[in-house]
Amino acid sequence: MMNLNRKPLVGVISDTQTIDPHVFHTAGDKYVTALAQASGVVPIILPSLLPDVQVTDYLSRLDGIFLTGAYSMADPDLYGESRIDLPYRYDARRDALAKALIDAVIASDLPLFGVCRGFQDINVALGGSLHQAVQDVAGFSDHREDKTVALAEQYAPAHRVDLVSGGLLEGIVDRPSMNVNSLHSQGINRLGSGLSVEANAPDGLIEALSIDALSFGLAVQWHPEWEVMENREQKLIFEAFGDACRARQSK
Ligand SMILES: N[C@@H](CCC(=O)NCCCC(=O)O)C(=O)O
Repeated sequence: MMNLNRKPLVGVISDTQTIDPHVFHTAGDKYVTALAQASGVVPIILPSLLPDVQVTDYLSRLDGIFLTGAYSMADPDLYGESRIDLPYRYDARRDALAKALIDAVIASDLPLFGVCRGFQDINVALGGSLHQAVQDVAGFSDHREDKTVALAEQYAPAHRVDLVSGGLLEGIVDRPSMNVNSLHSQGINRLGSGLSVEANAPDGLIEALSIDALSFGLAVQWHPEWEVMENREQKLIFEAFGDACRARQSK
């Protein structure tokens, strides 16, 4: 019998980073803190150890999966394109773990929540594609942050998003639009199969999506984890994910 007094256990994707001279598997503090405080779950960071450790080795022991943002870019080879000539960082081990996790999550209907790079990972895993530099695509705004200013300014609200009426996200935050931060160079070009748009930026860029096959599958291009406890709408999103993980426990 499942012990429902325990908090849900949520797997958090890791990035591989070299902190000279060694390679580490890392996840940002603001993500795991938001999961603990706003979702009320226990986050555990998942190293990318494929093929020695398969996601099926632990997925049955988890109640949800969270895909973080990352400064690295999803490799355009994943959607059949070549890398553009910009000084981007890539992370093949994160790409591999993301694909394996997303496919396994959909097969087992585990709650899934993705942020920024995680939002892009889901789109690519389901056959979609990305603009590699949204700011260089006619008709779109520049969605990047100014890395020369303080973090509080980088993560401050940058533009409005209009929520799809009757969608999952609108149902969670109970409002037709909200202002969100914006810290990304890449953005959705072709939407993957089995995905539904949940919000758009004023320039038309897709800013949130849901996964049709999942009981709870949501991903956003912005960073809801930033100061989440001080932001009503973003806290509601994390709470909804936590509720979905708790509902999973009782299955
Ligand atoms: N690298 C991608 C995705 C952007 C992203 O996830 N940024 C994260 C910033 C650091 C953090 O808050 O974790 C892109 O540029 O589109």
